[in-house]
Amino acid sequence: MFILIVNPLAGKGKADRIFKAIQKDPVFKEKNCRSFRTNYEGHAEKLAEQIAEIHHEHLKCLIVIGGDGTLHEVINGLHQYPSIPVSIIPTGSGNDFTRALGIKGKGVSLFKKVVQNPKRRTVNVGRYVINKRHKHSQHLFLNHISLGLDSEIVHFANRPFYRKWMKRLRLHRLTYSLALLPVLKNFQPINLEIELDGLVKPLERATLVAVSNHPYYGGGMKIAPDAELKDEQFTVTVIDDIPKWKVIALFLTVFIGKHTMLKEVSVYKASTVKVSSKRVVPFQVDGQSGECFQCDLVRGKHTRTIFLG
Ligand SMILES: Nc1ncnc2c1ncn2[C@@H]1O[C@H](COP(=O)(O)OP(=O)(O)OP(=O)(O)O)[C@@H](O)[C@H]1O
Repeated sequence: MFILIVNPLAGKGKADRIFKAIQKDPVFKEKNCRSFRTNYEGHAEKLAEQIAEIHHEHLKCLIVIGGDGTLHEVINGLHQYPSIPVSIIPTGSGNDFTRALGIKGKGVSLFKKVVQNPKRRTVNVGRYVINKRHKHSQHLFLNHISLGLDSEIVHFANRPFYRKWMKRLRLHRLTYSLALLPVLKNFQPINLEIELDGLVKPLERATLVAVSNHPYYGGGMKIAPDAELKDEQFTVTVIDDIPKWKVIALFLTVFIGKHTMLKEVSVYKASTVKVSSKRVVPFQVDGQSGECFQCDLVRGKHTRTIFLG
């Protein structure tokens, strides 16, 4: 049995259109597929947990029709069932995880490959705990966690009013890029401390700390060009003590991954990372924003099987 979780709003409704086409294809019935639609933020996590509890013995793969945010929720819902394979038919606005996996197909043809003749790939996922909570409140992430400027951009860009106007002006592809200027204008560098495999580094004027599982970010920018999904270590990108005008230059070079040549950018590898701040700061994980004063991250020893087309 294959079960699909559909976020009908992903990609401004693209997920819904693609799901309807998939549902009409004879393979959907032939392969005994069932589907559930998400109704609210966080619903995909609950659905995945319930589906796994009930169907784990017969479930061949849980397929997401949506973007990275929905996949993030599904992976977390399957926390207790790491052997259940997952797949994604990318229909979000960023789709960075799919890009990192090298999935080329899309829509109905990708769905058919996934259920008829999938290639399998095992990837390392990151684990994180916010604000020193108990180990049981550990979550998983597939793409990146970052603190600083970009989390403020994600927070700004996710506001319904801004999103509505970007869509109305047909600028939704530039949602994040255009949010840079207003956010940068008011941005204050952050005093942070990072700990990389036990080695402490104070950062007095940090603009960004990004902890990555793979290179792609924000719809194709290469924030961590050397990161690989099979790595046992995170790639940690730090931007510290940089003038605001240079952030704009950096933003242009990050599309080709050349920002790492700037002297204000440092890149590290580590399998355990702790980022802490004396004040509450915004963070983003797989494109969803939040606030924290500490984030503890561990890589390795938690893998997922992904069905590729
Ligand atoms: N029915 C719903 N109503 C409101 N929010 C939803 C609903 N279903 C899912 N969500 C939320 O929408 C968020 C974004 O979804 P998703 O990532 O799939 O699409 P996207 O933002 O278009 O794509 P990407 O993350 O690739 O940019 C998810 O984090 C999820 O919590």
